[in-house]
Amino acid sequence: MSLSPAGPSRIKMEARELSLLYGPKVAVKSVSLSLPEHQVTALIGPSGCGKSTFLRSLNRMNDLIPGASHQGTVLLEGTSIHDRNVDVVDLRRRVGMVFQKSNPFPKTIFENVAYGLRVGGMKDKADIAARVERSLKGAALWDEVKDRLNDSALGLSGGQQQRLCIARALAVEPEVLLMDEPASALDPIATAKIEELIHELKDRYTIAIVTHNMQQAARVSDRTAFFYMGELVECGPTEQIFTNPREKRTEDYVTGKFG
Ligand SMILES: Nc1ncnc2c1ncn2[C@@H]1O[C@H](COP(=O)(O)OP(=O)(O)OP(=O)(O)O)[C@@H](O)[C@H]1O
Repeated sequence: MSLSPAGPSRIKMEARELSLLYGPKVAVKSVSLSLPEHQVTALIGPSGCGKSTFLRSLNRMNDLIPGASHQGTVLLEGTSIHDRNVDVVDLRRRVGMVFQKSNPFPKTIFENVAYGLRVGGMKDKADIAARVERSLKGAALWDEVKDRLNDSALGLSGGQQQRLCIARALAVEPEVLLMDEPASALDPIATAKIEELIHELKDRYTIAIVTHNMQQAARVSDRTAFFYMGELVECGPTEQIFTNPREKRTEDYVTGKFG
């Protein structure tokens, strides 16, 4: 279990009675869930229970899916992310995302990280280089790639590619990081590196992670939210969810009775 306090903390993001639909189909039903600042919140639950749908709604990635809609509210620092004044590009800069399958661009390692900075309007070469270095250090990749920044990112190992994608997400200085099964395609050593990294990142970022791996949720998170058939069954300090859940369904899931 994470050693950081899971006690009262400032709320960074909050869903209030959030329902998410694909056409008429309700994938997430009236979920209220907070992400405390500088904590890792793990979203667990069986396949199809709505974890990824919920995660993607936090930076409005679901907007890109035809027919997807929402009811209810998502607040970032107390402001609705659906507010008319909210610029979605800026929202996605503040709330970054890392996917299950690493998806580097077929460009150099340097360019993968610099890309978002250039798109965001940064022009000064020294500024870009400094930010690329900082991001690669933040993603615990710098030492492995500092001598090959101009090599193709596609030559990196799977674990390195995933850390590169984390560096890319960090480059634009987000406040929240959403991670959708970031280690599920990786071997145990690369997975351990990502978990260690998550632990380091929470000092600076607020993190929500979807994982199928219960041990991983127990290792990396401060709080755990258990989803079942589109509903949030319960959320609490990770240790409590794993050792003393309130709901029978949670107990059955975390003890492996179904999954
Ligand atoms: N693009 C989509 N269009 C229509 N239905 C979708 C879409 N994406 C997901 N769904 C449906 O919404 C429900 C929730 O899916 P979601 O992917 O959020 O679950 P999940 O808990 O993340 O599952 P998994 O762990 O298998 O990734 C499922 O019934 C799924 O079939």
